[in-house]
Amino acid sequence: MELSDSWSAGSVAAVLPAGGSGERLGAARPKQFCALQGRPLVSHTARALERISWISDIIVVVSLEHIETMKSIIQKYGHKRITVVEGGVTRHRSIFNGLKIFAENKLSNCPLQKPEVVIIHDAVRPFIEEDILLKVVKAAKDHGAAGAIRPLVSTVVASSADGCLDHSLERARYRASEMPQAFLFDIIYQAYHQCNDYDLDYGTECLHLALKYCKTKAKLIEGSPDLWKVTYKRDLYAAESIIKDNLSQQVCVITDMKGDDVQVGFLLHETLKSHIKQVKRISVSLCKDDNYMQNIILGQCYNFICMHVKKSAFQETQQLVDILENANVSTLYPVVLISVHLNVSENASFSSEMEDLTRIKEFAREVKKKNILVYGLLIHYNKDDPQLQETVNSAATIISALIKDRNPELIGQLLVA
Ligand SMILES: Nc1ccn([C@@H]2O[C@H](COP(=O)(O)OP(=O)(O)OP(=O)(O)O)[C@@H](O)[C@H]2O)c(=O)n1
Ligand SMILES: O=P(O)(O)OC[C@@H](O)[C@@H](O)[C@@H](O)CO
Repeated sequence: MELSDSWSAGSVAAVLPAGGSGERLGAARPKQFCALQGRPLVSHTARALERISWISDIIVVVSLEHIETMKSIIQKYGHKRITVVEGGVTRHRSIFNGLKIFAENKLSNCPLQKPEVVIIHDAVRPFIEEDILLKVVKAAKDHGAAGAIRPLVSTVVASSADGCLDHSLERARYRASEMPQAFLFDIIYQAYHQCNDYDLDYGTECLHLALKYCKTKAKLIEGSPDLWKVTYKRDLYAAESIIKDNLSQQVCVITDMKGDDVQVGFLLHETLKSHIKQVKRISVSLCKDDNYMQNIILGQCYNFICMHVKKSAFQETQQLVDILENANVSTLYPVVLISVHLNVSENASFSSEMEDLTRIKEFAREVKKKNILVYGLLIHYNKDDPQLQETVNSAATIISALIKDRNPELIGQLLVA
């Protein structure tokens, strides 16, 4: 779906309510500040919206006690176009506070331009894509309001005073109201202004406010399964797994194999293709080309395999760490870097090399500070070994597991294929 060119820059803004306490999740901090792959949940959602160029401003609404927390998140992860606003005691009151910053900007001498359309999206719904945002915004321009919906999983029932079934709703006729939602700014702002306290304190549905107070019937847009809200602990585990899965889709094999090692490098590259969706192979010399690496990195690659010609040296791995650090790859997500050492067993200095390799623990500890997870893998093989493919299969299985698991507790370990 193409973005309509009738949209002037700045005509769409977003409000992310993030002022709740996350009681149902039961963590030590509100769920929007719980970490997924080392970064707060709210940062993942904010990042998803920042990727949308036609959203001019993003208002994150947090409780007074978490304003500084949110500002440090913005600073640490380099968020742009975000303004922090103090929330209210209920979600509706938080959203209303978020909207006020546009309407009363003269009072708050805030330079934010009042948008034509405002997106409202819970900060605890991190899996948001441009397509559904485009759909709800376009529908809001036409209908005044729009919201994403999903099929109900459970049937809705009503209980009578004695706690028994009074009646059940025909599930096929109903939908679950999800996020994102979008509104012509003036409509939702007027609705909140006319809202009574009961609605502000007990309501859960912005679309209902537009209908009740502005006679605006929101357009309902079928959304994808990814629009769910992190509410309970299981949702946080699910979100973490989805993010890890998304990060594990590609790997870049950096190799300058010479002589006998070329065969193993090629076999490993081919075998990895049955484990990981995209396997790129680049030479060490190309790796030193900043522009080339920028493209690799901009291709959202967060997994690297450094294959060593010098059995125990970490030079190539250290070079790669420097390149990744300069490119700020690991700011948003941990990068997995697997240092692969090929060891032909008849090598006379095997024991001294093994001693060298144990330095990987200290090396990995240092590099972890840069959000790069380093693991070691020793591929032990004989040049003419008929079992070579089996050894390479084992290496590919270990590499795939390390990439999928991204476990910071295993950094610096030296595994053997
Ligand atoms: N006073 C409030 C309450 C909720 N929210 C936000 O509204 C979104 C959806 O609300 P919900 O999932 O209910 O969050 P909590 O209220 O934090 O959860 P709980 O009801 O379990 O405490 C969340 O991003 C939450 O931070 C808000 O901005 N201000
Ligand atoms: O009710 P809660 O505060 O848990 O979450 C808010 C949800 O109700 C809301 O995000 C959607 O149902 C759409 O309105």
